[in-house]
Amino acid sequence: MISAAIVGGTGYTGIELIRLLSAHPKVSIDLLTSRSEAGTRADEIFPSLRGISDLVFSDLGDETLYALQKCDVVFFATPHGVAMKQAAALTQAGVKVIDLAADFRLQSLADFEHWYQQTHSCPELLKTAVYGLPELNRDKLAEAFIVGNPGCYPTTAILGLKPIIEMQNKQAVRLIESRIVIDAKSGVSGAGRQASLALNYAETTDNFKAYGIGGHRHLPEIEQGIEQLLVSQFSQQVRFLPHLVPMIRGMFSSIHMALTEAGAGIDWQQEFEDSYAGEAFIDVLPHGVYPDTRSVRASNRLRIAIHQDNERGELTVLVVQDNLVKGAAGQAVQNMNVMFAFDETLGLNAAPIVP
Ligand SMILES: NC(=O)C1=CN([C@@H]2O[C@H](COP(=O)(O)OP(=O)(O)OC[C@H]3O[C@@H](n4cnc5c(N)ncnc54)[C@H](OP(=O)(O)O)[C@@H]3O)[C@@H](O)[C@H]2O)C=CC1
Ligand SMILES: CC(=O)N[C@@H](CCC(=O)OP(=O)(O)O)C(=O)O
Repeated sequence: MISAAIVGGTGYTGIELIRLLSAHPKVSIDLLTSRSEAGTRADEIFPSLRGISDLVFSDLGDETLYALQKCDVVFFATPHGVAMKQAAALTQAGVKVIDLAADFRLQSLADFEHWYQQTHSCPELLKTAVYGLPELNRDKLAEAFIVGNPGCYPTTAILGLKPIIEMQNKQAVRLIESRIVIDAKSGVSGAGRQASLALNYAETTDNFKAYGIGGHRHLPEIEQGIEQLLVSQFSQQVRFLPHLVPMIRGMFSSIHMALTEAGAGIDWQQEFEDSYAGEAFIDVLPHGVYPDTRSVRASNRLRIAIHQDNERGELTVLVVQDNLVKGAAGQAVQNMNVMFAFDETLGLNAAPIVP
């Protein structure tokens, strides 16, 4: 058994981590923190945890910081800028750190400081941090001490594009035109549990809105993912349009591309099926089956559908995931499994919840 702590146990990704790790056969959750609920039992705040966890939230005082250093792994389910303040002390004490926020996602310090509007407190650690997308970085994750868990939108975008970019590299010829349009929709839990006017019931229910069109902080993360995949000279330009939909969990990203003549010669359905054949959490749907968010609710699975129209020269990739699971806490547990050489699917095999 390994000993785990969750910093930020009262947020939506924190409670999701508690749910998943409580069912994990090789993990004991030994410490939960919350500044606002310190001293309160977790199952008093979340009755869903009655009979599952009797832990009491700790504050983030010196005693807790010392106790974190005794754990094997610490998850930060906190806002951007929290994990970077603790990461050096923890890794020096031999503790592995998985940050669900953005402190360790972007390799470029300038990009981090521009998009997150704060100074990075340990830029030297960015070089050793690994971007936590197992389907991309499995080997590096096995050696990692600091993992930057991806943002929810970039997970759908990068995994929806990976087979295409890789095929383009392999053939060394342009298969899609340079412009890629990612039209993405997220459930409201994607914005976290903090109360705000924009997220209250009357604002989000029976409503549908775009946001971040002029620039969203997930754009550089998506571009970085594509850059990491690109070994050919064919650069890609991304247009990313996020939307908020009136549902609690779930994310649906539609990725639109124009095929070149060479690209139209490829059977993309087959290509995606072959590319993801060995991946436990990626399901390429049969031709003609469209994905819906319910088919992944509360699960770590990401489902992908391909629509290829050679007459119009169009390729559309539809990707669904649960933003709180494959988009956050489930992916963090998958990363932990890789980092500790456990079976990658441990604790993550539950079927999605329908309805
Ligand atoms: N929601 C989602 O779908 C996704 C979220 N993420 C990222 O994961 C992280 C957590 O998200 P989410 O759970 O939604 O957020 P929430 O706002 O729901 O929860 C944040 C948690 O962090 C704690 N916290 C807040 N400020 C601090 C601080 N300064 N120091 C220590 N603890 C703090 C809060 O408790 P308290 O204030 O009591 O200490 C709370 O437990 C964020 O960085 C988010 O961007 C990533 C992918 C998807
Ligand atoms: C619906 C909604 O508001 N979603 C969040 C993204 C959630 C997430 O993954 O973001 P982080 O990069 O903050 O970890 C947003 O667009 O800001």
